[in-house]
Amino acid sequence: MAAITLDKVEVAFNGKTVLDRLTTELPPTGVTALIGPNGAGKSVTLRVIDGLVAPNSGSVRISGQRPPRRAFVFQRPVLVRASAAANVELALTPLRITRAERKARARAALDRLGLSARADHPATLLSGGEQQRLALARAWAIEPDLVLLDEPTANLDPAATELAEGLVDEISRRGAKVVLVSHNLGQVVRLADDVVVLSRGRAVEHGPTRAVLTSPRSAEAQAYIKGELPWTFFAAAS
Ligand SMILES: Nc1ncnc2c1ncn2[C@@H]1O[C@H](COP(=O)(O)OP(=O)(O)OP(=O)(O)O)[C@@H](O)[C@H]1O
Repeated sequence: MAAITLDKVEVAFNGKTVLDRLTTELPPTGVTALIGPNGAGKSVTLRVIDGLVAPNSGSVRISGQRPPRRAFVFQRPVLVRASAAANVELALTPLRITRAERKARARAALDRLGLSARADHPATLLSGGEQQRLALARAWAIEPDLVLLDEPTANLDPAATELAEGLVDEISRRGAKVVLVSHNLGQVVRLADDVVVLSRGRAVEHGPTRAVLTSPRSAEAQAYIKGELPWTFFAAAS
């Protein structure tokens, strides 16, 4: 649980404005999807929320009962040169649990993502899809309050995508706030409660998923969504 408020957030790289007084308020629970064209600033927004990028101006506020335990699943997962199991166990070290509990929880997480057979395999030698699944397993294992997902299923086959979406749904149901960047609008329909549309570093629209995707008000959202979303997605999701 973590409400996120971005107020007039400006980020510029080498003099080029990437986030342009971005202002939006994300509800404390549920899944919020950030969508928009390539280069709109979605990944940078996740990095700003996580504190990896400091805004040039404006503010980011994350409220909750305690400082949120965060998990960030990047497009290209960051893994240490150790076994898959060790990568999950390492993420669990800040938690006050015993070594045996860490091991058990790591095994359960790998099992949840269908990676049991790869537990002792060097993480950096796993396939792209397996690495993404490992990053998701790690996020699930730490029982986070806030999860930032950047195209979390980009490398996954359909079966693994279904597994991953089930996991995101579970994380959200456990009470964590999830912010999801995805170009897969079917996935956005399946997972997201609300959608923020970014265009050129600004939030041009924010509302319930169905409303934003079926009747976008802004020209930018209309242009992005146009033709991408067959009605069958909603039929399948309902
Ligand atoms: N570290 C950086 N240094 C310089 N420019 C950057 C950096 N990170 C991002 N940018 C620029 O910021 C802009 C927004 O990038 P961002 O990755 O947030 O886009 P995005 O909406 O996630 O796009 P995509 O859908 O292609 O992933 C791009 O023009 C990108 O080149």
